[in-house]
Amino acid sequence: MTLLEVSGVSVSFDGFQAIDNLSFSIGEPELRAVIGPNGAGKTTFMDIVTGKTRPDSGHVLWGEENRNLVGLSEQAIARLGVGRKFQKPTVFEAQSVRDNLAMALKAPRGPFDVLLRRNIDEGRLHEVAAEIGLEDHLDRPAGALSHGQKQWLEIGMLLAQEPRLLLVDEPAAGMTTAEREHTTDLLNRLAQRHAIVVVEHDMAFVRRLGCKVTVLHEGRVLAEGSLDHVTQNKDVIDVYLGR
Ligand SMILES: Nc1ncnc2c1ncn2[C@@H]1O[C@H](COP(=O)(O)OP(=O)(O)OP(=O)(O)O)[C@@H](O)[C@H]1O
Repeated sequence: MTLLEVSGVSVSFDGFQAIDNLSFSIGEPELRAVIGPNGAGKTTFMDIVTGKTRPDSGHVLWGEENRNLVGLSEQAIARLGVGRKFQKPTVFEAQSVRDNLAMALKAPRGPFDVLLRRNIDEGRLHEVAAEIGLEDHLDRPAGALSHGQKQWLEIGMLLAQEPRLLLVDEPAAGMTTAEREHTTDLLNRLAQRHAIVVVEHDMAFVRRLGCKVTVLHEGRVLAEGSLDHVTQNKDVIDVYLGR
């Protein structure tokens, strides 16, 4: 099923066309990598889907009812099930892994519930911790985790919100080889149940993801298909790979 359909979307900033009649769709479940040179519009694309930037024209259709997300607030879009992970992890360093996850869990709870350890869905918390491989680190302060573990914790905090679509910005940046492998495994596992869009510059990482790739250039889709397919495309070589 198509979960998200971006259709004929354009946006310009002070006359500069950052996104130009872009169409893109992703199914549920699906894992998709989005690549492209600096300034291709990858971040702007995510800003539009999450409601941070309003496009000048076009539609962003969501879910079974094809609801148009354009014009909805960032909070409303997040509530519908769109989660976004920025490149830099933003976990609460002084809090334990457990408390970071507890704060993120989707439930009617206030901060005092977390402080007093009340009304926490322990089963779900452990499920998320196991999913991201941090079950043995629940009592450590998040600040003591490695860079890769912090990234996984943040992915866990997104999962705790039960999103249907996850937008993940450069997950491999700054990771060790072992952490990258763990991350590809994690994303592949999550993509069995979710729609996941990964923006990434690291081609070796994209190859390991083994998924369909969309190449953006000047705010448009330049090529789409397997990594082998797009990397043999002459236009892709000219604007991105061959430089
Ligand atoms: N708020 C803004 N105001 C003006 N120009 C903007 C704004 N946001 C993005 N742009 C411009 O739009 C173009 C697309 O930017 P965007 O950040 O989406 O590219 P990107 O593909 O994410 O690049 P990178 O790989 O470097 O992160 C760039 O030329 C950028 O300078």
